[in-house]
Amino acid sequence: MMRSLWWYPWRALRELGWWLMRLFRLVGRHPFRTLVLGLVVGWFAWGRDDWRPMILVTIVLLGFGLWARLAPAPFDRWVSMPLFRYRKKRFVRRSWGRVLTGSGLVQREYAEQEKGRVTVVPSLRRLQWRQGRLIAVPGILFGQTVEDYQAAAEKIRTAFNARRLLVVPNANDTACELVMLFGDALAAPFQAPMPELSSVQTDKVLVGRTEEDAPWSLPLISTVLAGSSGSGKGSVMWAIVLALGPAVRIGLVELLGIDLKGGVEMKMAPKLFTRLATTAEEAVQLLEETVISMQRRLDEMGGVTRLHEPKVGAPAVVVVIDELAALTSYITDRDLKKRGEAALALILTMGRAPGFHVLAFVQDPRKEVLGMRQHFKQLFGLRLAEKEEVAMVLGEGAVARGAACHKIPPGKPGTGYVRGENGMITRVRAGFVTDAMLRQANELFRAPRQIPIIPPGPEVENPKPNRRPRKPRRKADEDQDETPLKNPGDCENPDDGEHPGRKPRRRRRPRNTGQDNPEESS
Ligand SMILES: Nc1ncnc2c1ncn2[C@@H]1O[C@H](COP(=O)(O)OP(=O)(O)OP(=O)(O)O)[C@@H](O)[C@H]1O
Repeated sequence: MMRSLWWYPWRALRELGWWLMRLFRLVGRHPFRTLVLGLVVGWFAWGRDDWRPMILVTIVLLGFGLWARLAPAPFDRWVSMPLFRYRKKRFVRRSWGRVLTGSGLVQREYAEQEKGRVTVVPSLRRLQWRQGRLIAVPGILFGQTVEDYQAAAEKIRTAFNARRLLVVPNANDTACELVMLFGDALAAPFQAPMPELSSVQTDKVLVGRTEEDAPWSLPLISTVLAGSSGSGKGSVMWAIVLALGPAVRIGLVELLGIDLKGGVEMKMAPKLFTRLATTAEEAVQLLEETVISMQRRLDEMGGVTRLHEPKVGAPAVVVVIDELAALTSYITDRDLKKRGEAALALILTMGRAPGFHVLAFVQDPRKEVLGMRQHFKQLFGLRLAEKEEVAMVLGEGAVARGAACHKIPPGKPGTGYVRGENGMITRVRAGFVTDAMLRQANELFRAPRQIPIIPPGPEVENPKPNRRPRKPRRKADEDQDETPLKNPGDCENPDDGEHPGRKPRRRRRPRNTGQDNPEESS
């Protein structure tokens, strides 16, 4: 390949820049030592040569070093990142053949010219940085599929020293991009912002950040979030609830809470919830009453609209369930459990159009717990114990597409992978919500109404139907009733005389025509 004359000095300059950048970082870490060293070297240079250049170099080094130390973000943006990207790109280009050979993606083919078999390495069709990700497009060989690259993804990721590698197929699934991510924008925890009263969100809620350091907004649709104990489910729940706070305050969103751990979590900010259930009986009643409200709204929508727009008086309803398993698996009363599951399934399947959504949190993602996973529109996995659990939550193939919930370290609570309706997997981290923020939110975003869950009263045995008050009986009727029946056969309907608890039907007094009665006629 012919290179322009400028290419060599340009490359040399970038290499020099790389080493200087490392030197600046070192100086930034030890500024005092650098100063002393510079002065000592300058002192030795005194009298022999001109010492001024040494002082100048020391000042420049210290200047850049202190910049790297005191303002790391701008230093990274203007100095480190461009040099890092250049170095990484060069490394991937140079080691492409070796890495693909080691990952088993090369082929042995017969070549006429060589009079024998040769090793063919997939070409590197394109290599570029896009939005902080290094994207490599391999030329897939005959006989290979995108799945071969997905299977080798972990080997390629390790060889290129990337933090994450996604194999993104094209629309026809005939080619793919290897998307590599380096560094971690989600490494450090951050606090969720306290929303402004005016930032009313009803369709999407700002919950945290994505791994590209972009804001992460969760669409307000039925979502299940699974994570081991201590993975940060509580903070994700509060980040969502907090973001909905301004809409709750003005009655555009209604939160219905189910916290079967005695309400220990949700009672941190109970005023945000219009209704709060803390026992299994209350939870089932709440769900069943929600189904009735949902069906009423569906009736109102009939022939008018197909998608409900939240408004005051007809808000979007979000049922927040902390520990779904307590509702779907651990209830011992089978009848209650069935009723709860049926109501929940109805909300999940019919709730989207009338604006009824479920946010369910679960610790144990076994099948029986997440039996209704397919009804949830959005799936979210925090730290999970095993690879199999990731598949249970995010679906088959999620791990191959980069969802590594089982690799999230315990030191990064609130971090997880979300699978949207389009199947895209995104790594995200929720902002941390402190107890002080919850106390503040409890007063600031108080729901306009709080409706207690009143259990139905005890059933009355053999309730008497409302009867009209009896009319006072006429004397003539009483006389007639007293007329004894000769035998049951005297009834017009023989049953009438035998039906227990029912009075014999009143016999009509035969008309005295004087003709029908043979005795009289004779
Ligand atoms: N987004 C976050 N950033 C930083 N720290 C967090 C975050 N979320 C949670 N934590 C910390 O992690 C710990 C566990 O969080 P949390 O209680 O929310 O987990 P959990 O999954 O709800 O646990 P459990 O299921 O046992 O209740 C807490 O001490 C909390 O301070």
